[in-house]
Amino acid sequence: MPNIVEIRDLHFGYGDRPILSGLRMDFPRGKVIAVMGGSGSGKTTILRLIGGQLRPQSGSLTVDGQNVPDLNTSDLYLLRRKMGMLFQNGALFTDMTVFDNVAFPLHEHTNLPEELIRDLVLLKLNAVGLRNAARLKPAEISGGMARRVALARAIALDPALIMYDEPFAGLDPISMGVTANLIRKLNDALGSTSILVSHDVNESFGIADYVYFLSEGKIVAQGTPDEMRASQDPYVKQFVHAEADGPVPFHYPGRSLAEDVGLGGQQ
Ligand SMILES: Nc1ncnc2c1ncn2[C@@H]1O[C@H](COP(=O)(O)OP(=O)(O)OP(=O)(O)O)[C@@H](O)[C@H]1O
Repeated sequence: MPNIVEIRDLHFGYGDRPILSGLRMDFPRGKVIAVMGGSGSGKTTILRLIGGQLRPQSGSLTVDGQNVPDLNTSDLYLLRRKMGMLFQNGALFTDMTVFDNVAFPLHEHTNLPEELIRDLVLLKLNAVGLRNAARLKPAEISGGMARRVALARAIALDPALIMYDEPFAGLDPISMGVTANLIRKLNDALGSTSILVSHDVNESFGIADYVYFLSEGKIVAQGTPDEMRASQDPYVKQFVHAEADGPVPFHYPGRSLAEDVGLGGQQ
């Protein structure tokens, strides 16, 4: 099957508040796919549905051919071993060394001998350029370095699918570029598939093969980064060119200013 993840006609809401409606997405193996959209558009929710932390109200969502909403707890646990996840802000365990943070999933999910775990951790840390920081605690490294340690931890089990939730948030421009290049390099070196949730247009377009734009729970545009740059779709244009007003209004919906200051009229 060419797609590691396939989403078909998926509907999801929190309680009776709809968040995603009629979603259809493909995530082909070996690719880096960016999921972009404004705050609250449902990007993180998609990652949580793929990881099986949430269940859709209807529709299908397959990972490696298995329909995630149908899986029982033990099958879900096995499937999650194939997934690496870099959470928003990539929090590390602060009381553990860099080494132990990366070793954590290997201890949790495997019975490998300690010497092999040591070598694997050092290889992963080497891949992110931090082998010599193995003995440091998170408080002793910079924010950009911490993000790279979180990256090494996310790929510790050589996942077939790696999900990144806002991996560039809060980083300086240099660390952002380093992180973006690493995401691409690690994806290609591991032969995995990466899903990148971000609202950073430059960094995401720089490494993604394909981009989905989400707005109010629906895919409003999709294509290669070049196609998205050339798109005349008003929503994509607003997003790509960071325009303050457009289909996504600057003003929170409600009464017009004229009404509020007693001049009447409609917004
Ligand atoms: N546990 C929850 N219970 C109820 N509503 C929630 C819950 N988690 C998220 N939401 C709502 O669902 C919507 C989509 O949230 P989601 O986190 O998927 O958006 P997002 O696109 O990832 O946004 P951001 O870029 O700000 O992280 C938001 O309006 C949010 O308030």
